[in-house]
Amino acid sequence: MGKIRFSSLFHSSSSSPSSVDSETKKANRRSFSALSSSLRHKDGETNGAAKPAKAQAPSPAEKKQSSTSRMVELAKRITTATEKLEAHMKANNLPMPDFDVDAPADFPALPEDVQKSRLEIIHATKELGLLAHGPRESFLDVLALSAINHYNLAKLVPISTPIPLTTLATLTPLDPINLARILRMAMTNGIFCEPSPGVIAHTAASRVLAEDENMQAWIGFNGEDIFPSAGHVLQALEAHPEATSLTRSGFQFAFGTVDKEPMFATFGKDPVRARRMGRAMASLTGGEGYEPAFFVDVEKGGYDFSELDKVGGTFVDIGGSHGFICVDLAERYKNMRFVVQDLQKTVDSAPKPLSADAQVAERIELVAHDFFAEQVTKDADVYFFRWIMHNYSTPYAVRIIKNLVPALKPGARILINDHCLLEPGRESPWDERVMRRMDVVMLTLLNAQERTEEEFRALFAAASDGFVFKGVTRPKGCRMSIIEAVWKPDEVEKKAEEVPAPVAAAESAETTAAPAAEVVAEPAPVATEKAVVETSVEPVNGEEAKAVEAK
Ligand SMILES: C[S@@+](CC[C@H](N)C(=O)[O-])C[C@H]1O[C@@H](n2cnc3c(N)ncnc32)[C@H](O)[C@@H]1O
Repeated sequence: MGKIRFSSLFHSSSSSPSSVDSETKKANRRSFSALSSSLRHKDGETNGAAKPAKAQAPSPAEKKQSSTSRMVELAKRITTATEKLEAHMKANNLPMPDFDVDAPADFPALPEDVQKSRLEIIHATKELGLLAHGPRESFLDVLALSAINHYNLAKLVPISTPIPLTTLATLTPLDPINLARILRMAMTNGIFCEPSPGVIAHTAASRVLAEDENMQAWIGFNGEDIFPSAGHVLQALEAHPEATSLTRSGFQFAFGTVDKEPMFATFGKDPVRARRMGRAMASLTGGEGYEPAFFVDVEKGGYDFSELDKVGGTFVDIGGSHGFICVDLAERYKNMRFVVQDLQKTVDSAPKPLSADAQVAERIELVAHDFFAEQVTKDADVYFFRWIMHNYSTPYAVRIIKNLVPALKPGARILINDHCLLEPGRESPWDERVMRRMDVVMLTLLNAQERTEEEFRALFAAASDGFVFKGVTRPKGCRMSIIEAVWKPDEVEKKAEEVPAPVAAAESAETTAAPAAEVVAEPAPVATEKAVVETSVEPVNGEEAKAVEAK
């Protein structure tokens, strides 16, 4: 299957956007009359040069004078409209809407004024929701957004001067009708506005899109990598219902690489796409609720290493990128030693030294190590995985943990820093949505997953009887949890009595593990801007495949 490009949705030819000439644009025009009349009107008004538009919304000065904020005004309107709707339903013995399974699927026919109230609730709650989320979280509706991003429309619209649609169209390869359709769809999510007919202006959300490169990358990754892959997940599941293989996910079905290479290898051949993914991940996981401080700072609920520090213990960060977690820890704990392990390419691209503070830098060793090989740092006190396990289905995750065993001394701790899914409904609705979305994105791209506590417990149990699963902690305000197990081979029998064995699924998954050839590296660092840009992506090759297979 060929690579899907959004340009192909807009052009019948395969020309690059810049090569589409005005003849092609004309050929693409359809019923243009309504738009062109409004544009003619606008052009007549402005002589082609945009005057600052008169926005429908109040001016900043008017806003300051107003004693009631837009949010409160919306909330009041929602209350009034909801009360009116409820009064009508009660007066007519109609059931109020409910999430219950027996609740009616549709609203009954409503009198015009009550229907108006219902629509008011729908629109006002949406607007209030967008305001409450803020511009950065307003990026929904993939197609319009992808097109805006792909054609750099946010950068083409001047930040503080509205621009006529006709002028904007000349700066793009897009037909003005299609340009208007895309923009007007995005406007329903608060991205751009049309302060007067045919004139486009920025909103706070479109401005973010113009100015935030990580956000641009996130939208590009979503629209041009995740979206096409999501469209093929059902095909992937039909063909391979176990959904564990790195080369049989929706991604491979979308991009014609089934049984050929994992996503990371595909990106490895395309540095622009790899960089976009690295930045996109930074945009996602560099935000609120994901700060490293939630792991390193005890006051924020982070892990307390003070006892280990007293004895100069060793902490190994596996897949640790450029070692930013270890640098943070080394600044806090002055006696501990640190080993950061990652792929050779990532190690090579790390800054040297890792910290300007010599006392910190001299205690951190950065080494190349493949976590699909046996652990090389023996007898450390802590082995740490951050944003690693969720990239792998159970067979791979179990293998990564198993590879630690030969290196472990009794009492060694394994810490995993990842999402840990709660039962449905126990997160705030937004957090639940973010985490479950990440879970299905993992399925879409990698046949991987976010996990529950039981699923983490099962990973350790499947890897070895010698692990005692200690549990999960989650700092307040953080979306990531700290999952802990301790290596206590002498307690195997005791543990067998205490812990029920939820291992069957993991074990059977392991026996159906996809070919080892698929186990390769993925794009790196997500935490620091610099690291993200230097993301390394390892293409799989025959030698690596054989090496992994032999493990
Ligand atoms: C999602 S990033 C997480 C980086 C870091 N732990 C963090 O919290 O931001 C995954 C990291 O694992 C590394 N990696 C991927 N495959 C690996 C392998 N087989 N062995 C060791 N490191 C690997 C990548 O280079 C990358 O740095």
